[in-house]
Amino acid sequence: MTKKLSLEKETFCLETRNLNLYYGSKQALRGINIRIPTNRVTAFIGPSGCGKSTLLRCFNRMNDLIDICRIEGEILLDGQDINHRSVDVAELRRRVGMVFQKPNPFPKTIYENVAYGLRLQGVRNRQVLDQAVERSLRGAALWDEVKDRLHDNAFGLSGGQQQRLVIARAIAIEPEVILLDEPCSALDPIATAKIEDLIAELKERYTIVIVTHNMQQAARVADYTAYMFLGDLVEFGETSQIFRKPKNKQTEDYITGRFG
Ligand SMILES: Nc1ncnc2c1ncn2[C@@H]1O[C@H](COP(=O)(O)OP(=O)(O)OP(=O)(O)O)[C@@H](O)[C@H]1O
Repeated sequence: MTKKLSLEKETFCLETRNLNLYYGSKQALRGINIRIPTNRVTAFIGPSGCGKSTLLRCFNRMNDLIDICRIEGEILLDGQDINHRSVDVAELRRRVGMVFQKPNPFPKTIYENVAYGLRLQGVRNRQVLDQAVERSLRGAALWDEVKDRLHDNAFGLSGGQQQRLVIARAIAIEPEVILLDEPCSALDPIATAKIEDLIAELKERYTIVIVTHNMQQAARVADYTAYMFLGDLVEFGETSQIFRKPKNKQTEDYITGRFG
């Protein structure tokens, strides 16, 4: 039996308070207040350009890389403002990992892709690395497919395998949160199904936030869903409520395909 979810009963690891974001003079996020439940899957949905990826990127400060981007308001990780000047951005990105639309393995072996973050942290011990690589590949449901070719180049993997490899690379450094920006949009239905199964497993240990264009995917994988429109967070709630009984007319029109 599926467990009844309720936002009131959750704990929250990420939160935004009155978050506004501007690209130059153009405002892309408007007064966003959202709390992301710990060890759940939260999906951001909404029409193209509504700000889903922009909001996702705020959570590990990927927008810092965009010169014209400016934010107002607060973003809290475990209650701490991630934009405070004392925050080490590399450490933040270790705690809040990110997987992009197109699989982006490094031009290295499968093993070295997964060991990469640990080596950056100074881990040299072969046994420790071997164990972490195996644990992460198992965690990303890829171990059985690659255990005999760990020292082959990662580019020899299929797109779906590469995406799971990138997820293994993210979990190797034991993040708290994994941000997924349309992780299946470059994959076929079978590879997509594997990633969706994996997301369901990963939430046991990590908080997952996923941007998806695919409403069926949000309905399948997400515990909670946020509907965004033109930079506003229109509605946020349990996925089943958002899809079956949206409170907002705009959400209903989008969900039922009358618009967008
Ligand atoms: N680097 C950037 N510079 C300027 N404007 C940007 C930049 N990135 C995004 N925008 C603008 O911010 C708005 C929100 O974009 P964003 O990519 O977050 O939307 P989205 O909902 O993820 O869209 P999509 O579903 O098409 O990926 C859009 O109007 C977009 O053009």
